[in-house]
Parts: sequence; C-alpha cells; structure tokens
Amino acid sequence: MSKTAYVRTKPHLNIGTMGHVDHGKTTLTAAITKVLSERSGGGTSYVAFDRIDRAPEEARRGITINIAHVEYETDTRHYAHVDMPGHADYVKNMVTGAAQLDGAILVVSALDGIMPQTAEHVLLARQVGVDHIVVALNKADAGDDELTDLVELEVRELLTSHGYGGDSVPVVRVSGLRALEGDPRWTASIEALLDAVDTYVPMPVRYVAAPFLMPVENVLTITGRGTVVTGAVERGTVRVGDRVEVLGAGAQTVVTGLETFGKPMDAAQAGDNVALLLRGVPRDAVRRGHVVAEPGSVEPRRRFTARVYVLSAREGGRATPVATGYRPQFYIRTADVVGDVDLGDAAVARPGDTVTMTVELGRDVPLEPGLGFAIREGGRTVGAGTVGEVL
Ligand SMILES: Nc1nc2c(ncn2[C@@H]2O[C@H](COP(=O)(O)OP(=O)(O)OP(=O)(O)O)[C@@H](O)[C@H]2O)c(=O)[nH]1
Ligand SMILES: [Mg+2]
Repeated sequence: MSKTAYVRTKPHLNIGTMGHVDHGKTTLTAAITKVLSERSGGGTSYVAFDRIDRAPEEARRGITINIAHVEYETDTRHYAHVDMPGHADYVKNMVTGAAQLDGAILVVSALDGIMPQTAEHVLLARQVGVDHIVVALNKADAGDDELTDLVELEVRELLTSHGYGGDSVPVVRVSGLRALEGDPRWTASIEALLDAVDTYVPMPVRYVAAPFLMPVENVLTITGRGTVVTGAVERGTVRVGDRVEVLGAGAQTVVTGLETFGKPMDAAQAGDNVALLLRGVPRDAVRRGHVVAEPGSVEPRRRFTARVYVLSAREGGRATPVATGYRPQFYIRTADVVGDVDLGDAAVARPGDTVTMTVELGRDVPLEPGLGFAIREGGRTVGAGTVGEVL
C-alpha cells in the first residue's frame, strides 16, 4: 500500500478554466494534460475528457456539473487545475472553485463570442479575488479570422470593464479539440497558451507562517480509515499529527493523514490542494462550507458591514431595487449562508448601484475584512461584495 510521496520540486499554483457552457473548457483541460504528458521529462499524466466529466449525469447531458481537479507540470511550475462548469444552474460550483485560484483561463468560443456566463464568470472571478486572467479563444480551427478579431476586441473590452487591464491580457487562439487529435498546429497553440500562463500569472505570496486555515470543499469517507475533507489551504501550514478545529461542526480533532492528488505528504501549506484525514469525525458532521483551522485562531461571526455592487439587469442581475429586509444567499469561501440585509439610511439599492450595507448571516462563519463574497437569489448572481468591518 505504499504510494509515492509528493515531492515539492517546483512552485505550485492553482489555476482553472472558466467561461460559458460548451465553449470548450473540459476539452481544453484534457488537451493541456495531453500536450504536457508528451513533453519529455514531463511529470504530467494525460486525463481524458470522460475522466474529467465523469458523473453519469455529466456524461448523459454533455455538460460539466461538478468542479474537477487535475494536476500537471510545465517546465517551471506544478499546477492544480480546476475545470469549472459553465452552465448557469451550476454557477455556485464555479464560485467555490474560483475562490482558490491564483489565475484563470477564460475560455471563449471564437465562434460565439461573449455569452452571459462569460461575463458572469469574469465578474465573479474579480469578486472572489482572481487577479490574473489569460484568454483562450477556443475553436479557432472552425472560426474565420475576421470574426475572431472582433471576438478578441470584445473580450479585451469586457476584461477592462472589470479592471483586468484588457489591453495587456494575453489572448491565445487555440483549438482544444484539434490538439487532442494531435494536430501539430494546434498542439503548438496549447504550448503557447501554457507559456502565457507561466509568464503572465505571477507566483502569489503564500502566507505559510500564518495560522492554518482551509475551507472545506468536499467530504468523503475512506472505508476503514475515516472521514476525509478536501480543499485548498488558504493560509498557514498543517502537518500529520496537528490538532485542528472544524468550524461549523464544533469539533476538535487530529489530522492523521495528508494527501495531494493521491500522493501522501507530511506537511501541506498555503496554496496546496489537499485531502485531510480527520480522526474520529463522523462523515455527516462535516459539510462543504465548514472551515478547518488551527484551534482558537479564528472566531466565527455573523454580523458585518460590506461594500456591495448590485448587478444590473443587463449583467444578469435583478430588474428591481433591493431594500432593508432583503434575504438572499451569501457565498463566502465555500459556504452558502442566508443573510438579512440592512441598508441603513439608504432607502433602496438599485441594480447597478454600489452601496454599504450591514449583513446578519443565518449562522456564524469565519469572517475578516477584505474577504470577497457573492450574493445569489433564485439561482442567479445578483451582487458581489467585500467584507468591511466584522461586528
Ligand atoms: N471545433 C471545435 N469544437 C470544440 C473545440 N473544443 C471543444 N469543442 C466542442 O465543443 C463542445 C463542448 O465542449 P466541452 O469541452 O464539453 O465544453 P465546456 O466548456 O467544458 O462545457 P461545460 O463544462 O458544460 O460548460 C463539444 O462538442 C466539443 O467537442 C475546439 O477547439 N474546436
Ligand atoms: Mg466542461
């Protein structure tokens, strides 16, 4: 049962594909692993399309529902890549996936251009703190150059309007599908995209010395061993044998095992995508949205002030204003919590407005100034905000 341990030889970054449904995110993800697996001295294994979209409903409907993680290595870096769903009904999964990205690949079909979730994902990425975007203009094999030029202009404008500096963002014309088929012109396009990611997305500062904190993304059971929680370490370092607290479950426990992509490790640090085996915690006591942290290092709270941008109807938001007493869902880290909005002296907030509000959540969660969140209602994003003061 001895598995090869994870050896940290290159800097590790978290990236992912986002964009409108069917623009080719999963195909591109598979193509990236294929191209890199064929590089000499690689360290990347090819992950085929149907191993990324592997739930039966995903295979049947031909869409991505769950976030899938794959890993690969370029010459200079080790990447964990999340392939996010584009379909409007699954944007909440995209929100929790994007919360941990150091950079994102925005996939835009050169045939279709900007579509509703293209714009929504850019807005959410900004909100959850993704600082760098590289654009893959996909399906370039099937598009004509003039139309693709127009799409590129449109995408640069969209990025600029969300503060991404659209003029300097790399835009690479690719074909995930032809690259998967091994067409050299298009495997070269994937190489060019990866070079753009390697050079344009900087290595973020990792707060490895801070107290350990990891938002729980998923919970699994390993028969005979116990409960496992997965997620990206937000800050600090955790070692096998460390005592941790599961905020939300009200439990203290000990980490008895640590893995990244199936490889055991002795210590995980900020930025790593990991699975933690927790001693004696029942499977149903832990949920997505809970936070694993160094005991006593954070105190969950429920009241805070926030600056919130209320999306306009054109951006997919509400058509009518919100007032005090409004009760939408708040997406904070991986948590999804109802909250009461108090607008104070302002009577209403109209779509398109940026306002200050006081929020009272339905339960305590770890909060801190500067933390980004999304506000959703009836399956769509209606606002995006940042925590001001925790009350
Ligand atoms: N011509 C062409 N078709 C492509 C390319 N990439 C993907 N496709 C096709 O586009 C369709 C959607 O591809 P997916 O990779 O599933 O798209 P997706 O963005 O992951 O979709 P969701 O995850 O459901 O949002 C499939 O039929 C692909 O074969 C490409 O580079 N060229
Ligand atoms: Mg997909």
